[in-house]
Amino acid sequence: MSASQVLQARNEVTAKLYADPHNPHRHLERGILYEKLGFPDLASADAYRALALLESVIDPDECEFHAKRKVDLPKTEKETNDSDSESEEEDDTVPITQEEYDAIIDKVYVLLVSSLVQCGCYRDAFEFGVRGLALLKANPSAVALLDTQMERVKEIYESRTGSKAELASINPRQLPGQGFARRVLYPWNEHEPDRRSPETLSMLNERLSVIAPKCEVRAVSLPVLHATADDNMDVSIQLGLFAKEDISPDEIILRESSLLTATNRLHDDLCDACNAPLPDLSAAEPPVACEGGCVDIIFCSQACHDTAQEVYHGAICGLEDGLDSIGKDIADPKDKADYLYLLLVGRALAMSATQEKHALDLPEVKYIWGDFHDYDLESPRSSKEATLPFSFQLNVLQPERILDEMGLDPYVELHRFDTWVLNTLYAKFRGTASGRLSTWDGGPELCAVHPLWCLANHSCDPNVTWEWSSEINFRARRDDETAVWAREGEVKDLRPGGIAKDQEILNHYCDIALPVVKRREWASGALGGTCLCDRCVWEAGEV
Ligand SMILES: C[S@@+](CC[C@H](N)C(=O)[O-])C[C@H]1O[C@@H](n2cnc3c(N)ncnc32)[C@H](O)[C@@H]1O
Repeated sequence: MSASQVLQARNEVTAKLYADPHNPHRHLERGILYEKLGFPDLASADAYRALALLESVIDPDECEFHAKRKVDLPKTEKETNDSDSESEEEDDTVPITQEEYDAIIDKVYVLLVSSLVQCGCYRDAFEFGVRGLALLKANPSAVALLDTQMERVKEIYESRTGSKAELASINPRQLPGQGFARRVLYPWNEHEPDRRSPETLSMLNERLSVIAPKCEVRAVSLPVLHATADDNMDVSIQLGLFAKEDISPDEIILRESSLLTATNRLHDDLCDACNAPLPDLSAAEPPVACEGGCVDIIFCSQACHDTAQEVYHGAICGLEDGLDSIGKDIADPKDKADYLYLLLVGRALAMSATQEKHALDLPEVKYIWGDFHDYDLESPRSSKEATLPFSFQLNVLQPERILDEMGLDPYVELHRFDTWVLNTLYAKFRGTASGRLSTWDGGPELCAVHPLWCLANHSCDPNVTWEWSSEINFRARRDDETAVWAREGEVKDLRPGGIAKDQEILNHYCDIALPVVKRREWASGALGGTCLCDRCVWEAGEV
């Protein structure tokens, strides 16, 4: 099969899967196609869903979702069934049998473990590998295939710990749980707009005129910031914010609030919707509690309460207990930022369910930068594109838990919340979200996407500064706030504050008081490489 035929087959199987979501055969079928297309991350998610469904064949009482498949019933039989049935799906499905389980369980384990290894999720690959080896010990070819994958896991373990490992002695915690997925615009994603089209720009400018009347969104050419200095310089046409007229020093030029926010604080004293501090109970307009059975969900005003119901809270009202158990109490400080992205994805799922709108069509999501590579059908396995952090926990298991806690069946909801949709959300949020640190322990505790604010590009000599409490703003720098350029005893004259008409609004993604080497280190994640702004290039002695 050529790559385009595999892609075509993937699209056909996906349609069948969405119509028959509890059928493990369909999940396995699609997972195999994903592996061929060079998406082991998506393959691992499908293989896992096939496995979870198959487990219900062996242990139906322990499983919430049961494996079954649609069958074409003869019309007369269907009509008879329809009349006394509980639900339509029950009518034309039959349970997956033990024979069917036996026929595919080995393929499911092999696909799951090999695709997790390919992504670099070695911890989960190890755990499923151990389970698979125990279960399939009477199946020599499956054991051989799993053994090959476990050899790779052992190599990683040995390189990390410096000690030779037998499977039984491996401590999975020493294995990496996070790997990478390709950060591409999936060829079947029909939600991504042409961000540079006149229609998109005029729509964004209409929205911007309300919150930043002196600013305009325009297309801009930016250097592509490769990780190595040897790469050829290239440009990328993206969006940026510009001044439509002269802006005075100290002037606030943009104010934006967003409900696409997430916090890992439990029992918060911030408004659930806008994150403003809650007013005193004795205030003229005291905080407003959710009346739908949520104990800890409080809003700073009636307006926030009402907006929240319409925008995201409607679908999760009364479900706080279960949802609060996800992603908040994270022991390892290194994981906190990643879990905040999960919570942001959770908020997007709640928005999507409340508004009955596809998550990738939400106005807060649709137009934001995702830093996607183009998908090249002919060379589908380019590792250069594998830049999106991917873990079995954050991209597969926990989102499934969120949907479950929202009272949704994650299998039935696959047509809306498939793994590729979640990966696309992660790519967009990782490229644009801003974070706030805890005053307790300095760890990240709040993050948000402000869809217009985040259109501003970075410079280490920015002309604005920003503040974020209930809303985020840009304020033009004063004369005494512009960056000082310094190298080897040489200092450049300070640029005056304010922003002239047609100048680009330049934000800063790192602390501009740091020396150039440190600034480049800090900003490289958000920029996708080494900063080449005029100040960095001059301070690093590259001009
Ligand atoms: C938050 S977005 C900024 C808006 C984005 N340009 C857009 O089209 O929506 C961050 C991305 O913009 C690009 N970017 C921002 N500042 C840059 C700079 N100084 N040089 C090169 N690329 C930059 C990088 O690709 C980065 O990942």
